[in-house]
Amino acid sequence: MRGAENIREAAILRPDYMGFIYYRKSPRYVGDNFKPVWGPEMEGVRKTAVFVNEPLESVQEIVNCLQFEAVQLHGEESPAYCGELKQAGMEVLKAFGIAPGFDFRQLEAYEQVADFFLFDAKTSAYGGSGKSFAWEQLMEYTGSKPFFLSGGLDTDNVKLAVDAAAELPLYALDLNSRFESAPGVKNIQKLTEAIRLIKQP
Ligand SMILES: O=C(O)c1ccccc1NCC(=O)[C@H](O)[C@H](O)COP(=O)(O)O
Repeated sequence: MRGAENIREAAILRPDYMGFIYYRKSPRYVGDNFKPVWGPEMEGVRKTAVFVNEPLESVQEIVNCLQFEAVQLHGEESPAYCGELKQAGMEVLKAFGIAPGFDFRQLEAYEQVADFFLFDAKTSAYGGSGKSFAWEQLMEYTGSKPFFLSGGLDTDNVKLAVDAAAELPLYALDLNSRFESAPGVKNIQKLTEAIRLIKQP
């Protein structure tokens, strides 16, 4: 998200989190002069800054400056790096790119320093690929920490995604590129439809 009106319209749908991309190589990068004035509709929506291997000092500066409540880390950030941010009071969402052969045992080192895990399809772009990973691999996750599921989610598969994780601690679905009319611009109608689908029994 980056446009003020688009942010406002999306917030009215009451997502639990809203993400802002601070990765320069992404077509969704918020830009160097992103200075949103958070409106009342953002109350209760956790403002989340998304980073890829960003220096810690820069993360801290951005978070403090724009009052982000959570950070979503999509690079090779170490447990110690995550721990620093958690210690500083941020909610930490540590993302992992899942590909065939992914070893879920590596998550153990992040148990104490991440509030949530996020499982995404592994790509060289680190995120926002519009691609899904093989959700059967989720069965190899035996941890209890709740996770966000992401990667290629769309209106035609959100329900399937929820079903695929039925016995697992799925906490949230992360909707991104397939809900855009252009990079960084969310299609509000499509988001509305996805939320309806997710909430229907
Ligand atoms: O969206 C991006 O461009 C992006 C780039 C680099 C790191 C993370 C990025 N997005 C953060 C996300 O969590 C996405 O929602 C996730 O990668 C899924 O994206 P998509 O497959 O487009 O639904």
